[in-house]
Amino acid sequence: MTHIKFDTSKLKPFVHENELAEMQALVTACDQELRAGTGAGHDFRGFLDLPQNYDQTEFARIKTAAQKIQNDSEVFIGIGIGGSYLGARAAIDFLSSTFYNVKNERDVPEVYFCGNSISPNYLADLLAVIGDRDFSINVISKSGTTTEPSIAFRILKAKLIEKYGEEAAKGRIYATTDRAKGALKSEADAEDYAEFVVPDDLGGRFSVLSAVGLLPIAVAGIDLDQLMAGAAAARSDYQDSDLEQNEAYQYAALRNILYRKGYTTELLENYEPNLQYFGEWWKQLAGESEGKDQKGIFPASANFSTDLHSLGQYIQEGRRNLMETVLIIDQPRYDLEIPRTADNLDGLQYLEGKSMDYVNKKAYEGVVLAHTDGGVPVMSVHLPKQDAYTLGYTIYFFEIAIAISGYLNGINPFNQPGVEAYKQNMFALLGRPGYEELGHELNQRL
Ligand SMILES: O=P(O)(O)OC[C@H]1O[C@](O)(CO)[C@@H](O)[C@@H]1O
Repeated sequence: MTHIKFDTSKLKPFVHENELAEMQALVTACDQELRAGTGAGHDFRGFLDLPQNYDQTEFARIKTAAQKIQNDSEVFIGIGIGGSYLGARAAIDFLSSTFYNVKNERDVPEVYFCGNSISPNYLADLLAVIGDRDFSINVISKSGTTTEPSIAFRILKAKLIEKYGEEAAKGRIYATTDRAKGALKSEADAEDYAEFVVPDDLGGRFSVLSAVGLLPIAVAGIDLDQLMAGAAAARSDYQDSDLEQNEAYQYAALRNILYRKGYTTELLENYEPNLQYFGEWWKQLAGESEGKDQKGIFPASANFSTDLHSLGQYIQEGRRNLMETVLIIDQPRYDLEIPRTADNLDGLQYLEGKSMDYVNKKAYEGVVLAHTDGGVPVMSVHLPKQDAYTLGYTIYFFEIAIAISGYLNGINPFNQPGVEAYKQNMFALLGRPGYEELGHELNQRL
């Protein structure tokens, strides 16, 4: 019995029964490549065993640092971009109050993220939110040289120094970076910041269960042991390459079957606003892993029922290249009853006494049938609860599925060469030393 359930019951009009079985040989080969390390990008398979083999000493240091931050800071800032913040943001949103940063009664700091854009507005607004309150920062960059977080780090470090002075500021800077190299590593060593390691064998988008995600997640008061236990359970549940047993592999195979039939965009959907950032995390995981060699499923996300009133028309009747994967929380954190009224002015009498979750689930069922009838294949992933164990389990489900999916489509799921193109141009246009020739060429084209 797996902890989460992958439901393919509505795929019948789109996938013939034999098609999944026909994928078995390929899935078995991809599974062997992944586990034996004979596939492309094999140096970055650390996520496979991470829930079992993580560094216990580092894990304990993360918890201790989180406690210190909880005790001495009203505000905590995670600085990072892509895989260096999306997992933490997704986890904190998934597991916390929808309004965790504006709760009046709180025993953990407010948590914000920056360094994920180059917007001066965003950073100026964040500085105003911090105001003169006590704060700490966690700068997270595997390479240690990414422009967006580097700029944000400079600005926030200056604010720390202004408030606490050079020496005390250092005690409020937590650096998560490469074990040995990069500008951030050199600075952290020189300035004696508390340091945490991004393991060598993890790409950013697979790093949420390392210090990258775990320090911010722990600061937000989330139970790391439960998170890792859930991921470890998934690791043991998704060992078997048999498609009848392994639902993560089923998901990987089915989305590839559908992709080959022309369903080239996958929407990851939810019915709980707290899961919006899980969709953002998944988009990087899937997009950066699979969009290569002029192919790959385009990952998009939608939040329901909200987006049914914006994207719903397109999904129902627009271009037929969409497939959907719905994350559905079987038991929400809270439920509310729809109140009774003496009159029936709003016409809602037929819902009186029913729970909001009941209505939410009926919306889900209605949407699945409508979209299926409209020609959109829908898969669902049922999560029993919105807790840390389930989140850890679900993270692992998608990580291993996307890795296998990449191999099924014949690409290296663990590199991201295409991200460099914009960076090179930006450096050249900014006049970074060494980029003079390219800068000249680009400026002529502008
Ligand atoms: O942690 P870093 O090295 O700053 O990189 C952040 C993000 O940027 C990318 O390297 C792409 O540029 C992603 O893969 C990564 O998640």
